[in-house]
Amino acid sequence: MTMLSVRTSHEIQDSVEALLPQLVKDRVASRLAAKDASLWGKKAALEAVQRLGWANPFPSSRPLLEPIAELRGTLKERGIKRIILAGTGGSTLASEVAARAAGVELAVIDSTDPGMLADTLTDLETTLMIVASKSGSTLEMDVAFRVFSDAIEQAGLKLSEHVVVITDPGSPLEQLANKHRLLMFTADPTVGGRFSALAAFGLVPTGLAGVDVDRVLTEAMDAQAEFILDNPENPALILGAALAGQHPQRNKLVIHDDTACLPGFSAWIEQLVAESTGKQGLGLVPTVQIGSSANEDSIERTDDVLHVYLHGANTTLPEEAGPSVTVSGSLAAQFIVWEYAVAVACRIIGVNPFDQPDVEASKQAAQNLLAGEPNSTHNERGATDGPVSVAAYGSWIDHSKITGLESAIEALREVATERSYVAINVFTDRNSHRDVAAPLQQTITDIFHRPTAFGWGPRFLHSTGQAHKGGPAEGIFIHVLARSVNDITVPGLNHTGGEQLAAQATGDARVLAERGRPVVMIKVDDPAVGLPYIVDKLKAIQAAA
Ligand SMILES: O=P(O)(O)OC[C@H]1O[C@H](O)[C@H](O)[C@@H](O)[C@@H]1O
Repeated sequence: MTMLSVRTSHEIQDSVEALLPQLVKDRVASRLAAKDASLWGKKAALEAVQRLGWANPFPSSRPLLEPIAELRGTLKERGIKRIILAGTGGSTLASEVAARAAGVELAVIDSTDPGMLADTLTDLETTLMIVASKSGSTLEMDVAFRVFSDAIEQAGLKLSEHVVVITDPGSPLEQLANKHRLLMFTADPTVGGRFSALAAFGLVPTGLAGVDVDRVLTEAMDAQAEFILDNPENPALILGAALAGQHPQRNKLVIHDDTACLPGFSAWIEQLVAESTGKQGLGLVPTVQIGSSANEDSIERTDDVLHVYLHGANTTLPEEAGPSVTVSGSLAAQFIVWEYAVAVACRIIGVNPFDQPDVEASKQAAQNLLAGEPNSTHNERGATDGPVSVAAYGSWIDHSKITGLESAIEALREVATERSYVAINVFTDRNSHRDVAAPLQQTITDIFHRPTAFGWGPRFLHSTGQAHKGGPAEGIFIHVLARSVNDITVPGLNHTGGEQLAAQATGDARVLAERGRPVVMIKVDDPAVGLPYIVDKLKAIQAAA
């Protein structure tokens, strides 16, 4: 019997109870466990047929334990003290949260920001980079690998002693690994990135960093035994029904981490929910409340919001007010219950859980910008406000009205509705500027009184970015581009890290605007000066409101 529990509040109880008999009758749980690709309709079945390995990941994951343990021993002998995980989205998020929850060091580089890239270049002799990418072609992974491998070679060190690769069979990264004779873990191609917490992408980096991955798999397997039963008590069915039971009316999740037991866990849930459900104008928009002090009372109590409370195992659960679902259990059990529940939610909503059709548009827009696409027809230059510039993208506003931060926020408030959510996405070196940027989320919530998603760019592009562009058209966007001052060249590419980051921010803002979303772009020359300025100015706007 697993220690995982799912509790629903009375506001959503009826819709959960209405759905459960049908989910049981349709044998959704046992069909998931049996990898039945027809659960999401005919069209989705074409993809689902090769994407259901996660439903029973144990046969392909267990054999990884021995090589992970062996390599960990070898790395110790070689004097490796720091492990950097390079990649993004599903290839890094599970490892990042599992390492954090276990209190072991694992540095993640999932950005093109020059400052974050430069951080990889210290203590090379004692550093290992794990390069992780399912497709083997993602920009962030490629850029980090190029910068790091060049430095390793310049330092006269052996690449094969400082780089380990995780990728799908046949990917371009596999070819690169073979060319350089790098140690490689081949991933199970039937497990998609965001469903890979209990597969190579989630286990190898954490295991090498020192997490007890044997225990993780054992706990997950024990928990899974309950999730595969066609039974109305099945926590995965209850969670799936709770998430999607009042969709499309209730389509925004406000997620609260248990910062003591599962710190940062919701960053992984955010990607799973946003990319799996947020498409065709449908789906659930996750907004994660960062920090334990997040003030949920400043969000209006409207019937489009569901609060999600996450707790570790053996926690005494507080009474939550308002429409909510509370999930408690170990990280391992939560990984698998969320994978099952989101797959169930996608069946209820009527979308294919395994594609992310709108992510590509921003990648393409960034590439077009780097290839010298002329400036957009919209006025993207914007107005100067102290050390920052502010511009609106899209045709939702007369651009001459934007004279600075205050007018931009005012304009966004004018278009906000009682169903809006706000997304503030900051493209910067999050290791250096985390603390200064942190108050932005609460300040924006206090101004708009709406659920507010906070994203680090470019990482959110591989996560909430899908729902922002493809999900419900209810988002209002503030992008902040605050790249590090000292740029970095990327060996073999024509563009610096800073140029890549700027193109990713601008490209995404353009795509959002083309899709009719209101967007404000704030550009900062020096993050150390510009970010505190934005925070102070927004606080003043909020105080005056
Ligand atoms: O593992 P990779 O192929 O590098 O992909 C990393 C991430 O990139 C994409 O943009 C997808 O939207 C994500 O679902 C994926 O997890």
